[in-house]
Amino acid sequence: MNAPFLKVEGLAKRFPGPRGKDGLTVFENVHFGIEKGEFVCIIGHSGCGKTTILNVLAGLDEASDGVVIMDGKEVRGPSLDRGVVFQGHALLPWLSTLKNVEFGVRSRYPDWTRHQIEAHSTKYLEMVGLGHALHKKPAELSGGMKQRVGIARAFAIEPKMLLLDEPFGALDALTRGTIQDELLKIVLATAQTVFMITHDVDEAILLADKIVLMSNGPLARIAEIVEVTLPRERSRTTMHHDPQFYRIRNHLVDFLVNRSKAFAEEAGAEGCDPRHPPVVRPGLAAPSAEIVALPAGQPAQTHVTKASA
Ligand SMILES: Nc1ncnc2c1ncn2[C@@H]1O[C@H](COP(=O)(O)OP(=O)(O)OP(=O)(O)O)[C@@H](O)[C@H]1O
Repeated sequence: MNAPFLKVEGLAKRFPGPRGKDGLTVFENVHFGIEKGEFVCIIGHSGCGKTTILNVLAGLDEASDGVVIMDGKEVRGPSLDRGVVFQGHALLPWLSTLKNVEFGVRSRYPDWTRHQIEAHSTKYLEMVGLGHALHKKPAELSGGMKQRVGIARAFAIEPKMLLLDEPFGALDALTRGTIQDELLKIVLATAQTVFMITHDVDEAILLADKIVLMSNGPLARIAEIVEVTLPRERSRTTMHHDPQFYRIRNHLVDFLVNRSKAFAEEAGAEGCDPRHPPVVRPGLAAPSAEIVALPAGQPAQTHVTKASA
């Protein structure tokens, strides 16, 4: 089988303890893959190491063990091949909305003419509903608008991989919903490969092709990979009419509430191989040849297949 576009192998993060005391192993034995054009969300309780993993993928942090291979090359530092959007919007306050986006586009495409850079940047700002605010400065924008500029800037750079660290965490529910819709549209239009951290189960189901579930830290690892088996064209306003939405949602909530803490013992008991975290499709039958295990406490309807990481 071909290697995935992004391959994470045996990642671990350890912090030494003070003066010979035991250190902290935040996570270890983390393996997963992301295919080109896939949208992958990662969910897990606070402190399990999601941001650390995202920073390692971005090349902004170093793992204690393991490697990240993207498009056949090891990730060893930051690069324009990987765009990152954090919760805070990090815009240059003295530049307009348009100039903020153009700044990134110019670094990515230094040979482009001024006109090309402006047209490209405008296109992405229009995709996030900011066509009317091209010449406003960040101080004149609401928090949601600023975050949209950050998203437009990240997509406009057309990185090989986009990394989003809870980009909507600081927004009110209404604004968050609107921007989720815009993100959904822009992802469908661009087929951008995305890795995103979220604490919001509904947001993950709306946006993701796959959801990586992490067990609690310390010694966190990947417990499962949940396939979001809803049609790719989803809508926030109609998704909840589909019974499959609730099967996936219940599975995720059950993991977070009941299973994430006990996973380490369960995984040991089931003999799960961390190189191949179970792939589950809540509510759907898997091809019988692929069924390998049903971890304890899992809803009976959920079938588990072997990951191709
Ligand atoms: N320099 C450090 N020294 C010791 N421990 C650290 C250091 N930096 C981070 N940690 C620990 O690493 C763990 C993982 O942090 P990380 O921010 O990656 O978790 P997270 O899953 O993203 O959490 P959250 O959901 O709250 O953002 C935390 O327990 C944190 O306390």
